[in-house]
This record gives sequence, structure tokens and C-alpha cells, in this order.
Amino acid sequence: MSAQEHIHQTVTNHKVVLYMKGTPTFPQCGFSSNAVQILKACGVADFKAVNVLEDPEIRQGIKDYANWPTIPQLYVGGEFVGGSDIMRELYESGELQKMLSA
Ligand SMILES: N[C@@H](CCC(=O)N[C@@H](CS)C(=O)NCC(=O)O)C(=O)O
Ligand code: FES
Repeated sequence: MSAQEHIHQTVTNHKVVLYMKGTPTFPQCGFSSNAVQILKACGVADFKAVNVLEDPEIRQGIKDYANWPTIPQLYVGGEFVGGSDIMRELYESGELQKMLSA
């Protein structure tokens, strides 16, 4: 399976997927840590987390997948939502909570 196929399967098979550096318990970057904290603040406990530091092909592949150059990246219902800045904006406006509870 190509990296693009693999990513497509992951984001369509799990409602909420966070591509991040490190793990939710041990994030390896402040941006990824922020993304985890925002999901937790939305009451999302069991999301699918993918640690891009474990797989260089996924680390590059996820940038190509939604044409977004950085990590973290949040996907909900198979759709790209954004990175940590966008997550924070959507959280502060209440939009993210709506997307996650839909
Ligand atoms: N402003 C970005 C911050 C994320 C960011 O700048 N990520 C960088 C540093 S962790 C990145 O992914 N660089 C490419 C790489 O490390 O592969 C956001 O909103 O998510
Ligand atoms: S790993 Fe350095 S800013 Fe994310």
C-alpha cells in the first residue's frame, strides 16, 4: 500500500485522527501537544493518534495528502480540518466542538 492509500484508509476508518509528533501521553513538540490539549478540552478521549516521527513516509505523505506543509494535522470524518492554529480558532468559536460531536 502506498503512503497515500494508507493515510486514506486511516482517516476514513477512524472518526477523529490526529497526525502528530510523539504520542498523546508524550508529545514531542509543543504544536502537537497543543492539538492534543484542544481535543481533550472538547471531551474527545479516544481519538486515533499517528506518530509521524515513527514513519518518514507518513511524515512526508501527510503533507502531500491534504497539501498542508506542517504537523499536527487533524482529520474528522475523513476530512482535513487543520493544524494547531486552526484547531484553536475553531475551538474558540465553538465550531470544533460541533464538528466533533456530530
Ligand atoms: N502553525 C502550525 C505549527 C505547526 C508547525 O509549524 N509544524 C512544523 C514544526 S513541528 C512542521 O511540521 N514542520 C515540518 C516537519 O517537521 O516535518 C500549526 O498551526 O499547526
Ligand atoms: S518539532 Fe520543533 S517546532 Fe515542532
